[in-house]
Amino acid sequence: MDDDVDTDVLLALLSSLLDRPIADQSVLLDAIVECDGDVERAANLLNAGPSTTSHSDPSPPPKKRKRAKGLDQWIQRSPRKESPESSKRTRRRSLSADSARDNSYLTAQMNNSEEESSSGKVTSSRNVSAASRTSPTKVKPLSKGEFLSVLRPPNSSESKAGPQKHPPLTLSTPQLVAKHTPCTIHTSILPPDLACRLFYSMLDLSREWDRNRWYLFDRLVESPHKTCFLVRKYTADTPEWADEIEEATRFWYNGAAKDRTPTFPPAMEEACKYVERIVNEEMHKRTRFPLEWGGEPPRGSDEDFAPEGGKKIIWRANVAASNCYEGAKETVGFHTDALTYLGPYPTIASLSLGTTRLFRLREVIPSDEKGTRSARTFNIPMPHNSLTIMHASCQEMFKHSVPPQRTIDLFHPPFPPPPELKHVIPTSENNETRPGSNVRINITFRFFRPDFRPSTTPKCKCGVPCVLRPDMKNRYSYEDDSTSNGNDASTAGGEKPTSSRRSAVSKYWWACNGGAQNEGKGCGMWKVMDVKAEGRGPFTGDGS
Ligand SMILES: O=C(O)CCC(=O)C(=O)O
Ligand SMILES: [Fe+2]
Repeated sequence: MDDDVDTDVLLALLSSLLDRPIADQSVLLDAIVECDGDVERAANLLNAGPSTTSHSDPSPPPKKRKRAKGLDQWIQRSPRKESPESSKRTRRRSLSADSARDNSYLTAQMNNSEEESSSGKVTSSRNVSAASRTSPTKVKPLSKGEFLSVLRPPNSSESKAGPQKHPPLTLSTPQLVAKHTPCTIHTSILPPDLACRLFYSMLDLSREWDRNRWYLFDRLVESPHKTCFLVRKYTADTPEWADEIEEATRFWYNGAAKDRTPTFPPAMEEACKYVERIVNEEMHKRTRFPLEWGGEPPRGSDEDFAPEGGKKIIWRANVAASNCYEGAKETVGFHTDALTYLGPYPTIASLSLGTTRLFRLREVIPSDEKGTRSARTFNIPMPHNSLTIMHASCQEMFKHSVPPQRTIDLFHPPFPPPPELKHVIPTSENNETRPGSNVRINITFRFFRPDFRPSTTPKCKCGVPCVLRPDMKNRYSYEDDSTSNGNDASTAGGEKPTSSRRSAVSKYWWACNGGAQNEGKGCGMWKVMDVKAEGRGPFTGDGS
């Protein structure tokens, strides 16, 4: 399990036990350390304390030490020190914790400020956790020192004598983004009036959106932003998808989807053409990974753009997820996007509208490189009307998040809302002055691969579609004959490859996702994806 998962799991757990939300993450961390990692005791401490926002003078913890059962299951010593049997169990737990995270984002609640708390509180169902039922292993409580090592930022568990640490780096130009990460950023991509119209239209729709809810083992937790899953009209009308899209939608909401999946509204459909053009241009410049989709995407609408130079269309957005972040404290925690319907090495295009927020990326260092190099945190400011493309390998090698910020700049839309959307933002009588907005809308355009469509997803004993995840901790290296333009994941961190060797992940798992929706009770099933036996493809690497 990654260090960041540990930290966030602890924080989410603690937050779920609080009588009222505490905005300051360091207060939560201090309480956990103070109570030697006993989350229940930390919650008692904070709930009883005279002030929940001050570090000083917490009431003394209760004398009787009662360790939270769930916590013992989650805080594991290094798997390397475990027996093969218990290491198998650890892997299983790690997969389910990851899957909970990826569908829902574990910073839930911990970043909510007092006034945002009305959006809902984490529910605790207090069952015996799924993990404690599947694994009777008694895990020794951690010492205070060990806890401090758990409570570090993602991927930073290297010892003091380990590889050199790097301070976070803000990537403020497209060139820096391309140099250090498997992403590119493209500014002012839509005609300015369309960008504004789309912002207003999504702001209007977002009033109906929900916060995602899921089970973190036995506790119901809630995402700290609103989200919506949308399908493109032509996809919804395509026979091979028509009956399956509901299943994919339910997956997005951890089984809780209630209505018909909405289709892209007109302004989004218009914007999608610009997005597809840029994404295709970028993909044509890059060296592709062998497991990327190698077929032609199913035909879109009649008005498909024609790529320059007679090139093929290799990517289309057939679905999208949209997120609404209101204020500086709404966030999404470190995660990777589930590959269940995207398949390996997806390209995801993320359009930003409204107030500028940071996109944070951090590489997951493979186990065998941890002694020699450490990860660096990259911050990319995402202004209104910019497109951040997470290229192939980003989901395999990096985690991403939208962190809370101390402050944000209000967004002043340069165009007034159309008459039918006047209600979404107060406007003066003469339609000239508008107050700034503290909202960021994000739309992640995605291509659901035909060879990973919902009817082909394995189901586990829970009867729920499995989730597909890469083995981020292990990579293999291969000789690449094609010409690279430099934007190679192996250059992440700024180093140019000295040869044409590239690294790629070596394994993917199908894992039970039942726990996220079934009161935390998953079956723990997982199996390695076998692309041949499962009939996946075509892949770009076929025949090479
Ligand atoms: O809001 C963003 O930029 C990121 C959203 C995201 O990571 C997601 O929807 O998976
Ligand atoms: Fe994401």
